[in-house]
Amino acid sequence: MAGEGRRFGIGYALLPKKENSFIRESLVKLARSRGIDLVKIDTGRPLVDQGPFDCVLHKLYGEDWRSQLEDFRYQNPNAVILDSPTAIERLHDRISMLQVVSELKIENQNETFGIPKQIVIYDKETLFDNQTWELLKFPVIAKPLVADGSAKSHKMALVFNPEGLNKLKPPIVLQEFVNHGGVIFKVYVVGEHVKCVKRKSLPDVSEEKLNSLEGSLSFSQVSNLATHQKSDDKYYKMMHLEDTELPPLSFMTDIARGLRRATNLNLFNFDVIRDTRFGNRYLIIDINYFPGYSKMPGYETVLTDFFCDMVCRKDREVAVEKDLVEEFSQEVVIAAAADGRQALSCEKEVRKIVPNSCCSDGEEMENSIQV
Ligand SMILES: O=P(O)(O)O[C@@H]1[C@@H](OP(=O)(O)O)[C@H](OP(=O)(O)O)[C@H](O)[C@H](OP(=O)(O)O)[C@H]1OP(=O)(O)O
Ligand SMILES: Nc1ncnc2c1ncn2[C@@H]1O[C@H](COP(=O)(O)OP(=O)(O)O)[C@@H](O)[C@H]1O
Ligand SMILES: [Mg+2]
Ligand SMILES: [Mg+2]
Repeated sequence: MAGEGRRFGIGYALLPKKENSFIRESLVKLARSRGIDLVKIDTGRPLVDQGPFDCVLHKLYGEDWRSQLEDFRYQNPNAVILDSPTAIERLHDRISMLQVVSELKIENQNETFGIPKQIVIYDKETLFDNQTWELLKFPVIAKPLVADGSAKSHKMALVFNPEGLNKLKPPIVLQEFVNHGGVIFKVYVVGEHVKCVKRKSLPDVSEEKLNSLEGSLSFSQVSNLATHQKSDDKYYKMMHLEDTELPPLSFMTDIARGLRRATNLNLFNFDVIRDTRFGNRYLIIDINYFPGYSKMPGYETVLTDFFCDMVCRKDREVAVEKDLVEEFSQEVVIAAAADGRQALSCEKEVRKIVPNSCCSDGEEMENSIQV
């Protein structure tokens, strides 16, 4: 149970595709049995007129939604917003997204981590500039700078030689393509919970192949192709995804915790590849807000536990704050009474000291004075 006898409301605002995959009957039922009601937010009406919600779960963007969340937060200071739009925004740019990796300090003797070499290109001139190619060598992956979830933001190109640069449309990020054995690791984070899974990726590119290949190859969401597309493919048949060893979980968990702290996000996943040149070097190539959790085995339990944790923790914090205010107001009131000051000015004192306090109203304060 989330809380003894108390029910909690979590409002969700998701695009239809996400709602279909995430809000499954199995999740709704499990959450309900633990005291949590998942309620769809009507995005056609002001958020502040809906609820009451103890928590808002969302993956919607744009100025209007952002200001709706701000109004909601202002009117419901004790509600939890998963996650803050400012924190999410950092993931909408492929440079700021990975900058956070360099802020991490993780001690590990056996494995190392980082990001692939990359540069941002805003115009065609820089794309063909010699200086650019002093920093990078072919093959490279060209990714749209913006990562806002649109189909366009997932359209990538694997570029083998200068000829392949002609088709690219800046602003883009050019990233060194790192051979990694055709398998990518997806690390799903839900608060404290961390789960790592394997997915298919792009095949390695050998030096010999590089010269015989055409300029570039376009692709999109390769790790998300339907299973039949994977199994029909000769390359993936011979690759044996199941033979690939997962990275050490404790290492991935340390990175996940570090990223969670540095980004201030609770719901995200990150893509990791293992550099075949070293075998113990891991590169983070992508971080996604609120990914496809329903693909994670047992996602219902993980998410329900997390929801309970969030709303209960907030509930406890509010209760402690309320107790503190009550305790404090009594002390102030007693001191003020001794001092001969007015009770109502005591309330102001309490509000100043404990912001957002569910402060007792004037009447109660006066009553306390009489006591
Ligand atoms: O829909 P799914 O389940 O494929 O989830 C997508 C994610 O797949 P994953 O869980 O990493 O395999 C997907 O991850 P990748 O970009 O493929 O690494 C994205 O997170 C995608 O969201 P957006 O389009 O970037 O906003 C996610 O799409 P949305 O569900 O948010 O539209
Ligand atoms: N630097 C890289 N080296 C090798 N493969 C990469 C690299 N970056 C991306 N990939 C491959 O391209 C796919 C898509 O790139 P990613 O940055 O994850 O974009 P998206 O946000 O569309 O998932 C990855 O899942 C991986 O298969
Ligand atoms: Mg990805
Ligand atoms: Mg992504």
